[in-house]
Amino acid sequence: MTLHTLSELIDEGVRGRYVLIRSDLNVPLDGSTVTDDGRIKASLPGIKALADAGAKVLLSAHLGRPKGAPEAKYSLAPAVARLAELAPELNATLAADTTGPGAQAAAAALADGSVLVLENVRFDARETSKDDAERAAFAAELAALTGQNGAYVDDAFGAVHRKHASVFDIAKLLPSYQGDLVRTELEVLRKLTTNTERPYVVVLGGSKVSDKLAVIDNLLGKADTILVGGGMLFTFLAAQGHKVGASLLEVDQIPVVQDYLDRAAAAGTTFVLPTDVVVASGFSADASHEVVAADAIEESSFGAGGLGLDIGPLSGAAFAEAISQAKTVFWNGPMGVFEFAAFAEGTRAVAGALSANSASGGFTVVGGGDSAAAVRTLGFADTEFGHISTGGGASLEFLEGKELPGLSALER
Ligand SMILES: Nc1ncnc2c1ncn2[C@@H]1O[C@H](COP(=O)(O)OP(=O)(O)O)[C@@H](O)[C@H]1O
Ligand SMILES: O=C(OP(=O)(O)O)[C@H](O)COP(=O)(O)O
Repeated sequence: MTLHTLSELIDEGVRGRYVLIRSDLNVPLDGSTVTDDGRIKASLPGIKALADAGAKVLLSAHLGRPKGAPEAKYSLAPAVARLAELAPELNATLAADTTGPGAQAAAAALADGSVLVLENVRFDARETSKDDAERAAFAAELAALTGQNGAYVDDAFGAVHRKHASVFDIAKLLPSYQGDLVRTELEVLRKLTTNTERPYVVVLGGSKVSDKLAVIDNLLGKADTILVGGGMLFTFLAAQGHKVGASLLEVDQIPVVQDYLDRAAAAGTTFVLPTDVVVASGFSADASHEVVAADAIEESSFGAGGLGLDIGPLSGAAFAEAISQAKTVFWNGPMGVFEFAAFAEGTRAVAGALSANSASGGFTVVGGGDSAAAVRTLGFADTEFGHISTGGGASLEFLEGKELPGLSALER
């Protein structure tokens, strides 16, 4: 099986040809403002390389998790506006729809060296359908936009773990190539799977709890220590028999977590859970909040209505101490709702500890759209970390050793 690269495609000649690139433009927004443009900047070299070579570039991407129909708040418009600011020479415009008449007309009128961004692929329910035929039909509509001599480039590292039409099925329909972002991300992440220097500490948080809990199975025995914060921690506390008030909880995952906790010691992995939590009266920037013991969440003044929005200061310090002992650290998922200043301290403590670890020679990787946004928002520079990956779930599934649909689809 061979995997073809972007440079091979450019060498073959793309002038006047339609090339469909799948990028990860799933950026955090505040209204219509992009709050972290890291994924856009990371996608630009591939887009520019094709445009410079004279391709008519069609860009497909998702934003958020709309329910399979257009929804204004999930439009790619803010991402396209930022792309146009960063690279005005690309003449990037947004199509009115994804594969419908708007996209068809705009694609037909596209000049060589210009970029047309198709509207959010998840506005069509077939993109994420479990039904192979539905996804294939949507992929065929995407492929049709590229005319007779089109090509497909997968540069969306953050989405390579998704068996979606624009990531997986499309590669069966067009000559397909791997983008340089995907290639370089994999090169760095491979350092975490071969001859990993130990102690190896993994820090997990964020809100995509069930998605990311599954990968822990494979980290047992590989990671020396797993630090659990963010929205994920409440399922762990519940698995230990504690009440978690109105915090993010995935009840059906409790037995899964209980199984991990039971197997960890024998596998040689230590879980470190927060001992204190910042509990809030509601999910807002100005909510009242208090620090309570992690096993006494419902004893805060907010009772059973309180929700944990950050790890507490003792836990932040304990996590930082564990990180300081590591030679290798992988971190995905903010420790709290860092978007609100009152709940950003746990994430700041972990980011600071990774930065210090890097400075003293450790290898640190931060992965994930929101984790990357968090470290930048909190004032850390990209250069303070060994690597900032554009993919959180994608990195985790790669570390798990799972076959990634977006990669296997490119083999031909
Ligand atoms: N305790 C919590 N309760 C609810 N949401 C949380 C909590 N801790 C962190 N989060 C949220 O998790 C989100 C990021 O999760 P996720 O998408 O899994 O991370 P990443 O994009 O880095 O992979 C952030 O928007 C943050 O506000
Ligand atoms: O933000 C993303 O992943 P991440 O939060 O794991 O970094 C990717 O764009 C994938 O999005 P998805 O998890 O909705 O498929």
